[in-house]
Amino acid sequence: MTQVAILGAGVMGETLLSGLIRAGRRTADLMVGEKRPERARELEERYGVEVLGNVEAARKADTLALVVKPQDMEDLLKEIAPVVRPGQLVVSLAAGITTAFIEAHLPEGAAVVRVMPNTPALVDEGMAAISRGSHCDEEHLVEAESLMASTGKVIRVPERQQDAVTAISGSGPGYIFFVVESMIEAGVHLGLPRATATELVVQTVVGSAKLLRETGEHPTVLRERVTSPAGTTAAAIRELEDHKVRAAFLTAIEAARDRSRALAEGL
Ligand SMILES: NC(=O)C1=CN([C@@H]2O[C@H](COP(=O)(O)OP(=O)(O)OC[C@H]3O[C@@H](n4cnc5c(N)ncnc54)[C@H](OP(=O)(O)O)[C@@H]3O)[C@@H](O)[C@H]2O)C=CC1
Ligand SMILES: O=C(O)[C@@H]1CCC=N1
Repeated sequence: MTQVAILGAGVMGETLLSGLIRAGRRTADLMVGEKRPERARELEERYGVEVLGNVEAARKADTLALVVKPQDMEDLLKEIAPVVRPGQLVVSLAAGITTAFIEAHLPEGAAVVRVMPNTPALVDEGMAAISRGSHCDEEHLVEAESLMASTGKVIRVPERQQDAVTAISGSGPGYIFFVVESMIEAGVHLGLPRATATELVVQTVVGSAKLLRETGEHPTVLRERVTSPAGTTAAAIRELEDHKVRAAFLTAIEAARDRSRALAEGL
């Protein structure tokens, strides 16, 4: 079985690690690169995986998953470059960082794949988009796909679309949670107990998501079905339009796309 090293085990690295274990990968085939001793102990105790230094992990593993912050990527690449082998699969989950940047810091021939995952991977409902670097063959892409498929859905996209993908599905859960928070607060404002408001909103979001996925209907059609003539939904949506919520989503998502591009410049 392929040996996978996860370098950078914060929120997303741990999400990937736990997903691979749930998907049946043996802990003997997984390792983590971590510099903080107390975090290393925590991961060893929680998952029973081997926690090593980055260089040792990169030397031992067949596949490397780079899950550090974009700002830490250059230092990590410089650290592992001496032991990375031509043909070794290097999968980066970092926002903004291009395959060209990674390739430029690693020995010629490293098979780099750029991935944009998201946090619902923690419950195996992740959405990941993958793009090939210049030394990747189909086998590398299939291996990267299988890595990410352990925590949800995977699609292939051209790398030029990755900043937009990051803005939509990478950051997307954050927007949904923001909407959920806002609806709960509104319920509390209307006099509902917080626990009741939370249960109503969470089930409404889960149910709406399931309706979207299972019917395959366009969201406009589903929204129209909720919107009775001269009814309550129409009154609320008029307010959302008056407050330019649709335009706000557009500019917010453009800002996320631009921030992803800026991360590539080291900003
Ligand atoms: N969170 C999310 O929803 C998503 C995140 N991503 C991407 O995943 C990456 C990680 O993000 P996230 O998990 O949120 O961030 P975190 O800060 O939670 O995790 C980054 C981890 O990397 C560790 N780290 C830093 N430098 C090194 C190094 N040289 N070697 C080993 N470990 C190191 C950090 O340790 P320490 O804290 O000790 O510095 C930390 O544990 C980012 O590039 C981000 O763009 C992509 C999609 C979604
Ligand atoms: O906010 C971020 O930069 C990371 C990338 C996508 C989601 N979280």
